[in-house]
Amino acid sequence: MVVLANPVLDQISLIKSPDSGDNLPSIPTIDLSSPNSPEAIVRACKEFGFFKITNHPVSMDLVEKLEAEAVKFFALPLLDKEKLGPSSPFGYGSKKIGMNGDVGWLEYLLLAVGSEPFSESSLAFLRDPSSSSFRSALVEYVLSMRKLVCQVLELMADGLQLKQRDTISKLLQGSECDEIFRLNHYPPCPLLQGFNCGLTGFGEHTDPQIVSVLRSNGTSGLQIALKDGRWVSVPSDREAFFINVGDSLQVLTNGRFRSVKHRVIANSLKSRVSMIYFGGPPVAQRIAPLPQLMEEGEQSLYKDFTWGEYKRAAYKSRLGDYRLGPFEL
Ligand SMILES: C=C1C[C@]23C[C@@]1(O)CC[C@H]2[C@@]12CC[C@H](O)[C@@](C)(C(=O)O1)[C@H]2[C@@H]3C(=O)O
Ligand SMILES: O=C(O)CCC(=O)C(=O)O
Ligand SMILES: [Fe+2]
Repeated sequence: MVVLANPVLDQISLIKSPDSGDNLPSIPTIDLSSPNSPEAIVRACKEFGFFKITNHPVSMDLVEKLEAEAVKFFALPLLDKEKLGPSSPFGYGSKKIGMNGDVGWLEYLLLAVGSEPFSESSLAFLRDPSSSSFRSALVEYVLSMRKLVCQVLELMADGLQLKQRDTISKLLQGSECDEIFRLNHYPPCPLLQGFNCGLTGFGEHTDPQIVSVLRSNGTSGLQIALKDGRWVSVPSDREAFFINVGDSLQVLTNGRFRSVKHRVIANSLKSRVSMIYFGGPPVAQRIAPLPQLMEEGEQSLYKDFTWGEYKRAAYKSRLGDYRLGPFEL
């Protein structure tokens, strides 16, 4: 990793372009309407911790409506966006990620969802009548993410041969769930043209929650790490959703599924806009291997903890830290 001697790019690090795609596996794609999807989901979660879903029921009009609102929001003058206050962690943020010194080439809006999505938002602008179309798109989108996650987690339970289809999905239902929604905007960085490297948009990390559902515009940049440490670029697909296995799902499956390390490299010419729904359980929920999955004599790989305890520890960590480490036995 190198740092460009340019004040605009301050401390954001550069990442050497990964080797060519030869011999790299392609991203698993799950057709939600296929009868084989349960087994395919389980295979993808074990091998990659990541998969793309197609043939989903989410309306593309809704997705595009929210994308247009996000683009409109990010096009506001910086001073107007900064008036929303520093993200701590919720609100508008630029370059700073989290509260422990991480930086990236992006700006974002990070929102706590709440049981009536965004109704108790601490962000005054979302309650303002002038934001009503943005807010209604956000509400509708999050409701459709809840349904999609439920469908995917039920198929996952089928694939794991769990008797009750809602064993995992029920952890993300109910008013106490800890859902987060994030809009990220990675502006183009023309200074990088001609270099054989990319600027870190969002540094490598795993998501702490159970699952995250990501959708982006047509600009690529997302990469995932394979088990052997090689990085693979994820081709963008405006019509698809991408599911990340989070740390909590790794624990629920006693390490059968892996939480996927991922990062975003900023593009030199095109801006990337992504929207991500993070599904976390209620703070009091115990995160421990599902007894139905454990084989005879199998021991938990992890200490006992609640989502609230894990989240508190996660938010004290740096982005790239191995957050599950202190919770392993
Ligand atoms: C550096 C950090 C940003 C983050 C909180 C943390 O301390 C470590 C986890 C980060 C992460 C990654 C996934 C999501 O984008 C996020 C909202 C989350 O729940 O954990 C971010 C946090 C953030 O941006 O505040
Ligand atoms: O913006 C993206 O495409 C991914 C961002 C991400 O991984 C995150 O916000 O946790
Ligand atoms: Fe992430």
